Amino acid sequence: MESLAQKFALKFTRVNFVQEKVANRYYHRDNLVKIKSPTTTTITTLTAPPPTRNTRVFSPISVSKRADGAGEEPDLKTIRIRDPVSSANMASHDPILKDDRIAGISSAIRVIPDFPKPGIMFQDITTLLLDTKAFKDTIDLFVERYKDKNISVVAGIEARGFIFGPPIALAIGAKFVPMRKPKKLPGEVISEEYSLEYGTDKIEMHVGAVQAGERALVVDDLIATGGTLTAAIRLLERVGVEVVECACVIELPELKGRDRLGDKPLFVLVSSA
Ligand SMILES: O=P(O)(O)OC[C@H]1O[C@H](OP(=O)(O)OP(=O)(O)O)[C@H](O)[C@@H]1O
Ligand SMILES: Nc1ncnc2[nH]cnc12
Repeated sequence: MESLAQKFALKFTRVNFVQEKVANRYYHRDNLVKIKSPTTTTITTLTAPPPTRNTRVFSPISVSKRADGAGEEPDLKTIRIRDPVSSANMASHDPILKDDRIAGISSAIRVIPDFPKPGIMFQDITTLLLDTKAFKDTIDLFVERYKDKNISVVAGIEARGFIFGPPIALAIGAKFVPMRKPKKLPGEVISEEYSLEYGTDKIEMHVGAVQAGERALVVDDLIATGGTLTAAIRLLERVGVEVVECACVIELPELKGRDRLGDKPLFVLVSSA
């Protein structure tokens, strides 16, 4: 029988463990990184209090405004506390830095504080998908960059890499190869494990989906610590594929995922710094 004190101790240990584990996968202001000045945060309020774990706001907060006023939501009050264009960590000297489509893309990404756990600033790309111009601009910017690079494989990482990868692949004439979480692919797979702060995770790819000597682009929505992209690169390189570059819509630069990629080029449209 546990004493009252033991029950308390156990409860708090469990709470801490969950928070630490989640912090490893998400941008957690308390555990991983202190957000001194959240310049990339958009907070949405209806008449209700700011979103919490149990009161998530699903409405789009900042679709690009159109001349006819479409896309505006009169009931929705938006407090924007970020510079919509922050691309300090994008490929330096790149002409895309000056591309006026970036601002629309950045402002179409909703940031939800405290999801899925308190302290996490969740970068929600579903609002970008609702904004037809911003979504198309996102795909176009990647396609413009990769169309003449002789890339035959676009590898997309589950789950959100499956949204951006296929339209890029189709437009540049490459095949799309899904890199999935364990036990999802039905055929023979090769796997790559990568370490988390607590434990490990894994991604898998079908054997035979790619051939040695092919040139690949790895696509995901976001780079945080870089663990996922690093595993994807290793998986492809193990079978002799050349990974030309990694492409993400969003980078959380304070988590230094870019450093973890070493010399492998990373191209991002929006930096959260
Ligand atoms: O750079 P990292 O620290 O590895 O984190 C980035 C990964 O985390 C998110 O996916 P998540 O693991 O939440 O999976 P999901 O897309 O299936 O929700 C994101 O879509 C990236 O794949
Ligand atoms: N802050 C974040 N928002 C969305 N996806 C993430 N994956 C890791 N950190 C994330």
